[in-house]
Amino acid sequence: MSDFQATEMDDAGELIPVNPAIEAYMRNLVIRTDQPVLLEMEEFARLRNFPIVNRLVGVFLKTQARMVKAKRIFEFGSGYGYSAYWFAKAVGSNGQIVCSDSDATNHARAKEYLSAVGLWQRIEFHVGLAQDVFVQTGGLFDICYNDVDKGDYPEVWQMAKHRIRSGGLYIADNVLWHGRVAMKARQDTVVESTAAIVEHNQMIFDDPDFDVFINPIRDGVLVARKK
Ligand SMILES: C[S@@+](CC[C@H](N)C(=O)[O-])C[C@H]1O[C@@H](n2cnc3c(N)ncnc32)[C@H](O)[C@@H]1O
Repeated sequence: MSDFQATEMDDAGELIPVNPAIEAYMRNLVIRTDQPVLLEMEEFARLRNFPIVNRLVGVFLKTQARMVKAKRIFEFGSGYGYSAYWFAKAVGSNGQIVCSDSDATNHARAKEYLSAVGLWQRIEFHVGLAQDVFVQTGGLFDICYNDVDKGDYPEVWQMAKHRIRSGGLYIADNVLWHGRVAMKARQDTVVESTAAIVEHNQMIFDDPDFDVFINPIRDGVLVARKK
């Protein structure tokens, strides 16, 4: 059982971090970011039930990247390029986003969407296990962004933390995992996902080399800044 009242849960019995009316209000505030390609990518996600970050998180990612003047970003789990769209906007024409995804159809789709808006030349997209791509890609990053399968989160954090420059960011999506991180009885669809995210979050908050905070929008976005 959770510690929370039913009014804070949705119909599926999951906790809602931010009231939907407040998210809708915030979404309206960023209406000027509406672009045909984004609306298309969001519609594709809706139709296929594909878990992209939403518009508010996209704007948040771009803002974070701009704040640390990011030029080189690694994405663990790029899907078909929606989060990469926001990072690519932030880094400018001489920036680079190294994308990784295990599914080749996502690569093809990302190329189509991001080429249409002149962002593809900022993308280096690798098909394969993100952890392997990361090892094969040298150097430090301004931002390492984690959005892979949730059971992999602790491993990705352990790898990424050593490859972020001082003042750079580690960002992870879904760190509240539909509120399951805060529930006593966890009903995971994928076994041990919640336990992995709980372990991941705790490791980061315990790490003295990082300042860290969770933005509770959508499914929770963790941002940790390397000192
Ligand atoms: C949540 S989606 C990514 C969405 C994307 N970041 C966005 O918001 O537009 C996760 C993606 O990561 C891929 N994936 C999951 N675990 C992976 C891993 N260990 N290595 C490579 N790709 C992985 C899946 O194929 C899927 O496309």
